[in-house]
Amino acid sequence: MIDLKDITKNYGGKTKVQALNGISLTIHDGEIFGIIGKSGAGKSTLIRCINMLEKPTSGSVIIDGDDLTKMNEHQLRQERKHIGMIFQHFNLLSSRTVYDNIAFPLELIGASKEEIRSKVESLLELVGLTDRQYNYPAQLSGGQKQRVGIARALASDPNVLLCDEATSALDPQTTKSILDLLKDINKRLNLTIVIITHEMAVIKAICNRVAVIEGGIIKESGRVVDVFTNPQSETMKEFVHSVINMELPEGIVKLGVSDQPAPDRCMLVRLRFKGCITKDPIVSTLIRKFDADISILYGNIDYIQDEPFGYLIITLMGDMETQTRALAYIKELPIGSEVLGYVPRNH
Ligand SMILES: Nc1ncnc2c1ncn2[C@@H]1O[C@H](COP(=O)(O)OP(=O)(O)OP(=O)(O)O)[C@@H](O)[C@H]1O
Repeated sequence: MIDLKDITKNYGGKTKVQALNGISLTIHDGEIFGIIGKSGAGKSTLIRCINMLEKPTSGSVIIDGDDLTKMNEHQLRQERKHIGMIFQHFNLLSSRTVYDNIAFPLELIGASKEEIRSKVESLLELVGLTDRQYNYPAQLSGGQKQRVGIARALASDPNVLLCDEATSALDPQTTKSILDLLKDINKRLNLTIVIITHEMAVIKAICNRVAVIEGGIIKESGRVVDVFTNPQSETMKEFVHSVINMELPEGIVKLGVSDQPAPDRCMLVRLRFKGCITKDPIVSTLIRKFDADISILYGNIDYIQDEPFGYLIITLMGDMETQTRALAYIKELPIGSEVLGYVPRNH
């Protein structure tokens, strides 16, 4: 378990920069945890504090019960063997082959030639690069370079893998294949993975939980599916809306949406579902219970880590009292809902 307690980080110089301003986070064993934020939010500083490449100004970094901020350089070097890291620009050694890049950390700890061969061969197979082992980095695509980076990071059998914008330099298809690989090794090796990114699509694709950082402060954190269906902070809303279109579809806008109820209008409501509730017959229950006609104007169901979530935009018809009673019933349900306005009854 990684426990970050009240981490602050100031960069010196004439104009002092407070990059982290009291960060507390717990990351559980075996989970894929995403940290998202805009440029300058403090993401890189935070992830580099986890393996103490950056020393926090104050606070503690506790991994499996050991406080890294209290360790000397020798102890830190030992500890870092259990923490692998991959980078946006791969950081490979250009004069070494794929094989020798992966072997490098093993050479540093004095592993025997045989140990190195057996480990590197199994890592080459894991990342699908056996046929590229004699190539140099310049002969590889971006995705292949990142696979080498991943294999090298796994060479010392870490418990934790830190990913610093690991897919930001890759095209969407290559990004997907690298994210699939990370998901696969997370499951196979029960590896804890911490990812920093500015792309919500990366979070949606593989993370179990997410924290959003802004100005060196965690604004919100939670399970990805909860955050997607009910973001609280403005920053998280902005990120969620970058991958889920929350604008009213044009066809609905054209109906003429008013913010005032009226006898000749019906209520426009957005329902937000997640998990197995998506299978419940909510709409038919509403119709039966309130004898209120309901039309579905828009619907969308998506999946995060095999968990369904979705949105439905409906109109509640009937007289104004029926609409109000039906809304009160919806509010009691374990789903999110919001009134978007009122549209003409004859839509
Ligand atoms: N070595 C440094 N010296 C001084 N200021 C720094 C240093 N590194 C980062 N900063 C400042 O700290 C703040 C956080 O930077 P950081 O690189 O952690 O943000 P980030 O979220 O990773 O941004 P990006 O996505 O652009 O890489 C920024 O204001 C940055 O200018």
